Amino acid sequence: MSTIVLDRVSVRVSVDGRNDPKTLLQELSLTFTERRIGIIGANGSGKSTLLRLLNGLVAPSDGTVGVDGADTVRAVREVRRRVGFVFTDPLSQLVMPTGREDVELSLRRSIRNTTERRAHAETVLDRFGLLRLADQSIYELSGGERQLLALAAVLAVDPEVLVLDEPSTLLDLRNRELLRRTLSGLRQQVILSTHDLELAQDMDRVLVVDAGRVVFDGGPAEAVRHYRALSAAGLPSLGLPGTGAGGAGLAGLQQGGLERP
Ligand SMILES: Nc1ncnc2c1ncn2[C@@H]1O[C@H](COP(=O)(O)OP(=O)(O)OP(=O)(O)O)[C@@H](O)[C@H]1O
Repeated sequence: MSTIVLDRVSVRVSVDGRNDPKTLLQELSLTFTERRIGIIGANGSGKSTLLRLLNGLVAPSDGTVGVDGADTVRAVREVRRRVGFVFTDPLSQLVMPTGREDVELSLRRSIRNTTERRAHAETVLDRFGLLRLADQSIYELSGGERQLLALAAVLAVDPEVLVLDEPSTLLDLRNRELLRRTLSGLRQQVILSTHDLELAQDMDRVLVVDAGRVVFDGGPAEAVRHYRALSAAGLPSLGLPGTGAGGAGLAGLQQGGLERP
């Protein structure tokens, strides 16, 4: 496994030219050596920003990120060779008109011979049940098919580390199972963010991120419990009579206790 080290990393961005920058991540010091690492947390908590640091898509404002000693800013090319990144939105990643061409593009450096490249691309597509769609326009694929294709195109080049930003958002039950099985069988180190708490349970280590900080770091079951408690605490009151003291609440709703005008 690779060793990825974040040393006192903060990420800040200036918004609309204002003087006070917005802090997206604050003072993170983390070492990733496990095979399967998950990141969970609320919308906007900083999960994608954290993942994007790992292959140099985002540069730290303070601190450093290193992948097996290669700095993600100074040695970004070396880092990107080692770390494959699968985007949440496949269309921000797929650049060629068809799946076949996209996978072949990924392979252009590693396999020079075009016949061999084509054969390998077909093997990769077949692994994800995408061979029959190989020559269809990527715009005519379903969202889930595109998400699998984006994963296939990154895996084709066999990176050491696979970073996936919410890889199951568009997938149906069957393809979610395919994704889970594929990820658990990979030799690669996998680091992913997800709102899919079942997928999070497959991980060896899970971090809970909240407002740009890691607020829990440990086993998946405990991490999910921590995240559920955090989310419940942050829920706004629905303002229903009886959700506080003495009113009808949900029971009242179910008994027709609240009437529409
Ligand atoms: N380039 C940017 N400029 C300004 N704000 C940004 C920028 N990138 C991200 N943000 C903000 O940083 C916060 C964290 O964003 P991030 O995409 O990391 O969240 P996330 O946890 O992945 O959310 P989600 O679960 O909704 O995908 C959000 O409030 C987002 O609006």
